Amino acid sequence: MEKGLGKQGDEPWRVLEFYSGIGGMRYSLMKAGVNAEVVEAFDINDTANDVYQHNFGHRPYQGNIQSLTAADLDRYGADAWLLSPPCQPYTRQGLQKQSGDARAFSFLNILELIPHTSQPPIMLFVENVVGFETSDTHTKMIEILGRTNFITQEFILSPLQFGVPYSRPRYFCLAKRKPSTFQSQLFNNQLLQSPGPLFRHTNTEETVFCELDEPQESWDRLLESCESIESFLEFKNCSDQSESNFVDTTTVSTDSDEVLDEGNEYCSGGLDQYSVPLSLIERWGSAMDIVYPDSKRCCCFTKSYYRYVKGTGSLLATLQPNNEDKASSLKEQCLRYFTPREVC
Ligand SMILES: C[S@@+](CC[C@H](N)C(=O)[O-])C[C@H]1O[C@@H](n2cnc3c(N)ncnc32)[C@H](O)[C@@H]1O
Repeated sequence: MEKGLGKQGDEPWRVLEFYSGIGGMRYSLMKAGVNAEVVEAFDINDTANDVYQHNFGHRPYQGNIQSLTAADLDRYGADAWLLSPPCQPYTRQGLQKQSGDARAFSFLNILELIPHTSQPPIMLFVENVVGFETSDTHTKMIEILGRTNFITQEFILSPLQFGVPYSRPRYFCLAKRKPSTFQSQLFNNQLLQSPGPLFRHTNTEETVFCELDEPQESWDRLLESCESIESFLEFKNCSDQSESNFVDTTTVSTDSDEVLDEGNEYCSGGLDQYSVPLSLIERWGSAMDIVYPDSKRCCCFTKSYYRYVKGTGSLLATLQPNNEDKASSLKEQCLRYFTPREVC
């Protein structure tokens, strides 16, 4: 899909969003500026569907994707399918049962329906964790797509390569059904992985990988081209909140009911709910991943962010430390969690 372009001039592409979760794919579609309409989203999880409905005013179809039939799919007359199936079968921490994991069944099932539809999709977009590309589910996916006349281009990409200070490499597969073609056919049926930033050729409007030989040079260029965390903050520092029109009422649960000390007294009001309690800093300070407004990196946020500190995502220090002792300096840094909107 090309930016701004619809199917035939101004008719929007009809899109189905499988495994819609809280709507990350739909946000990406909007951000891409493509003339497209999500005609239906599918997710089995009630809570995810609540969030999706809050975000987009539409409640996804709540059922098992595995029970969909070719006739069901034909009814939507969709041009493109977005798919982000469960990643647990392929994660390094998991059992890596791959296609033998029940959570992988629905994905292969839905792909197997393609030849049985009277109007197969023209484009597919698949997202998953790194590790998917070496799984037998991937082998089966490529086999089905080949047999159903799709050309693929596969990538491992991180938001860092798009200027977003967030390290989260993921696997992506673009597939187009012949006679449709990719604008650049250089990467057809290949998996591309590059640690460098992505640049847009001004003359061709084509996004290309930056060819850099040295890993250190790639990393330096990546940081150079990345925006700092500050650009993604709802509040630049603790005192900003008084001027903000922040209305998010998300409650934050922590394991502590300790109140903030005097040094943090100005962290009050709406943003106060995101302050990290001092008792947590005392107990878990050494395990915290701290970033600053001028940082150009951030750890991956998990669903346990706000509930646990270790390995669940970064915390923001809104004041620079003024002494060397980590535990005591952390207390002076006005630590806060990122807000849901900032995480988003
Ligand atoms: C990796 S998450 C997708 C995340 C999504 N892209 C987002 O932005 O939130 C996988 C989603 O698939 C849903 N899911 C898993 N198996 C399913 C099935 N058989 N039928 C429908 N939904 C399923 C889960 O509830 C979960 O929300």
